[in-house]
Amino acid sequence: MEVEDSYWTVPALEWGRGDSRVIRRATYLDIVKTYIEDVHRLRTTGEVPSLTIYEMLLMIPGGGGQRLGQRLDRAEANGSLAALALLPGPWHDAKTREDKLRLLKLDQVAQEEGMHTQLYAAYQLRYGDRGLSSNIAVPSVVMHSNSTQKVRENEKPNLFDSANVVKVIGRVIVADAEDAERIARIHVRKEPNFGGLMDSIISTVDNEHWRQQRQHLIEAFMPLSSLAKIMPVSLARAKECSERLREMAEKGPVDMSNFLLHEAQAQLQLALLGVPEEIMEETNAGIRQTFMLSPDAKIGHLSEAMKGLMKLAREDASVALPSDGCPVRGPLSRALQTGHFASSTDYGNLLLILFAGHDTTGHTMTWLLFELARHPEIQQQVQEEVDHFFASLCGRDPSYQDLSGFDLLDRCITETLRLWPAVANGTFRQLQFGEDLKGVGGQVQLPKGTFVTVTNWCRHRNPELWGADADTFNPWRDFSQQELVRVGCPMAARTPQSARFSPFAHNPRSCLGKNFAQMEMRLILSYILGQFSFSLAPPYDSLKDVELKVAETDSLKFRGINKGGTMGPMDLERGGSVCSGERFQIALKLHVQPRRA
Ligand code: HEM
Repeated sequence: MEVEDSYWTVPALEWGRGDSRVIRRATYLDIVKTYIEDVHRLRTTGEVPSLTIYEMLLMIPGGGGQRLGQRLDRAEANGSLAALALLPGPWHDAKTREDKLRLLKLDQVAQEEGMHTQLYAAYQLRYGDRGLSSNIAVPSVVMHSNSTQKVRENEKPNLFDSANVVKVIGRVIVADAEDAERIARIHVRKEPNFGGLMDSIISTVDNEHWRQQRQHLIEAFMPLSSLAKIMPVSLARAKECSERLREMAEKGPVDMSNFLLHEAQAQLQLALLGVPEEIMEETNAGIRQTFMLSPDAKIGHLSEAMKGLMKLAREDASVALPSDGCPVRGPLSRALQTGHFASSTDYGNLLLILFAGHDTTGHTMTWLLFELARHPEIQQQVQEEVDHFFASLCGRDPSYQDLSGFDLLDRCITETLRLWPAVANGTFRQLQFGEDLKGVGGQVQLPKGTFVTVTNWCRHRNPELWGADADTFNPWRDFSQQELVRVGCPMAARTPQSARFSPFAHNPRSCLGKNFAQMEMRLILSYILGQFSFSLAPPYDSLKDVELKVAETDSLKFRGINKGGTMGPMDLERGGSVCSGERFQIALKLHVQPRRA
């Protein structure tokens, strides 16, 4: 039954708002079949798939709408909803089966729209007894996959392990700061919901397999031995990008989201992967559009890029890690060459890096410019700091260690990571053993196997943890030394984290790429803020003085759109209709004015 079910992860065709993407069931089955067979071939022969999960989602948006009733019945029968009874949440108001189905559909639409993080904050305020500190439970429609299991040597993977199976679960949103930190640190096992990334470092549900990958890949991200060595490539690109921006600004307002996502993808490919510039330029936009599920995306762009980049990573003899004893070049490609992991692991890691390595950083820089455009007085102070930074170099290029010379820029980046956490979801875990956490009127015990989400959104904007101005951009707030994000100085490479703050998730399963992100953000931002001033262009100027609140669920009032795992600014000009909700686009148009001749 489970196997047959995997073929029927049918999108929500019958009750959706739009019908432009309705596809025939037979076509749908063909697409899913191709994907499953491709992944199976990757796992057994190493052949790179002709279709990525993102392209599959472009063709068959939505998921799980049909047979939702059966899925609900099955979940109720097998105990997957147990957590919903233990903690406050909307389930307690659902008296009838219809009420329950309505809640599940609401969750699906919110996920499609990228509005679920705000919905959960609204649930906390409505049902919890401790505001945004309340741990709650929500019913959720998820896609789980066995492809997140490690492929073991001499084991023949099952064809259907590659399928994404739609399920209904009770999900616990862990928002109490102490509970969040403890659970993220101890329960390292992931929820199997990143099936498209196979058994990569971020998605594997096998803790030992995760540890081995982490131990191997980390060399590419070592601050002094690797990142400082590839910084000249990053620096050259940061200089080039400010010239590119100058040309674009001459033609009118610039979509800085698109610009910065492009630059983050460029940094990643050129510096970390050692990809030649012409290949980077050729693949950059197509890769990003597909990840964004943009209407401009073309089927084949991402999968073709993956084929080319996998080949480069496997065969390029010029890439090197610090331990090779020669000049470091494209260290992450070299790490993929030398890991001797299964093909699905390498493929998953490359796909993950192309995604997580650019849009997190691109969105963070975009949100920072958005806030600086809303606060011109802070922008001017950052620019003065940048001017001082370059003046102190007396004409030479900055070194990695020089990047420790910022203070306000560090604070602005930290505050942006708090207010607009690119990974607003935080981290998805599955409890490895029974765990006590705060419920209404005392502790409750969650059983082993419960799916928990340690979200960043509600903790980062909780007034109990940050004060009454939690929804406001204030780079001078009282960050602790453990929270402030720095680069290039002793201790800077540690993960910025506390019980209330975890933009890169908590150790030990925290972001692997944080130090690269810190370096590239300082380079790009210092060059562009040194040369240009930014202000909101229409229609974004309507947001100048608007208070953007944590639990605003009206998508027509501008919010961050949390699509595909990361949160960017909603495109106010383009929408997009999908079967089970609006698939919003991401954009931010700013006026870009040169500061100096
Ligand atoms: C501002 C930028 C970034 C932010 C806010 C960020 C945030 C995060 C977060 C919250 C996680 C945990 C996700 C989860 O548990 O599901 C994570 C994991 C990860 N990130 Fe980042 N990230 C950023 C940049 C990068 C970059 C530039 C790279 C690579 C070039 C990268 C590579 C990774 C990897 C490989 C993991 C998985 C680590 C593991 O499971 O051990 N990230 N990141």
